[in-house]
Amino acid sequence: MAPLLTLDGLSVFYGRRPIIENLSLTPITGGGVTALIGPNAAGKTTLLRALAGLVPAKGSIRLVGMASPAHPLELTGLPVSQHARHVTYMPQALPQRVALTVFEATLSALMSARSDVVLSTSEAQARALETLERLGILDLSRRGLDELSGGQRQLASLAQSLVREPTVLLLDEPTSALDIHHQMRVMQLVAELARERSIIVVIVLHDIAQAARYCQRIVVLEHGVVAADGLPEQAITPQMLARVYKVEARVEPCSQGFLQVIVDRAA
Ligand SMILES: Nc1ncnc2c1ncn2[C@@H]1O[C@H](COP(=O)(O)OP(=O)(O)OP(=O)(O)O)[C@@H](O)[C@H]1O
Repeated sequence: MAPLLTLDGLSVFYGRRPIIENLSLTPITGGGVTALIGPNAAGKTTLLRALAGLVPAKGSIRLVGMASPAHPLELTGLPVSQHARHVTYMPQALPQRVALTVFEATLSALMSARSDVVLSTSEAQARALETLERLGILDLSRRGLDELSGGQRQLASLAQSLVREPTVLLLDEPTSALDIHHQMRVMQLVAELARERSIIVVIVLHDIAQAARYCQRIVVLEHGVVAADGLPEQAITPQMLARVYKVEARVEPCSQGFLQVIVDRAA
């Protein structure tokens, strides 16, 4: 059975200000990619950080189907180190310019994630190299993180998240610094890994067409509440775009059947 992530009555405050309010979702299933979209300041990053256990949240976040379906794992309130065994979060900010090579950083991300599993050095190295190869950055493996371009650093950071093979992978705008080739390559790889390893992937994106193309489910957040949730064609509609994004737009399939959003004007 693919794992499920359930969110029930989730609220997050910064000080006294509510950012996420009493949010519940039908379970998010492993094996597919769920996009979290919405306007600036809607609370997308805050929700991901709450799922990652990095900000305190009220309510319940549970992983179902891990050890036994009858005993879900409650993630809220779990110590960060235990939380990190199940959930990997890639923030928007690019990683620090540390003095490690791309390969060393990927290997060290794998070893820290798998401290409870015995992995031989050669096996760990092979996995790190495989991740770099699938991301198309094998040629960067010996380069220092401190000598990469912005897009290369984002790819190196993705390698560190993907190599961990977590149960839940949370990606905050992971393609924001990438050219269109690398955007597509990353989205394809994330979708493949989710399918191959039944990973629960939640990804924040601003590119709505990209979300529609690669994600099976779209959750639209507005002022910390869910404004739409469903298949791309159910969630991404001219009405939703007018109400939530304040734009007049058309939603049309292209010749290959992928949804395109054509924005006529800001309303
Ligand atoms: N550390 C913080 N302390 C106080 N308020 C915060 C903090 N981080 C975010 N906020 C506020 O919470 C709200 C939601 O921010 P968040 O970063 O979650 O939005 P977002 O949907 O990810 O936005 P964007 O698309 O612009 O990245 C905003 O009003 C923001 O100002």
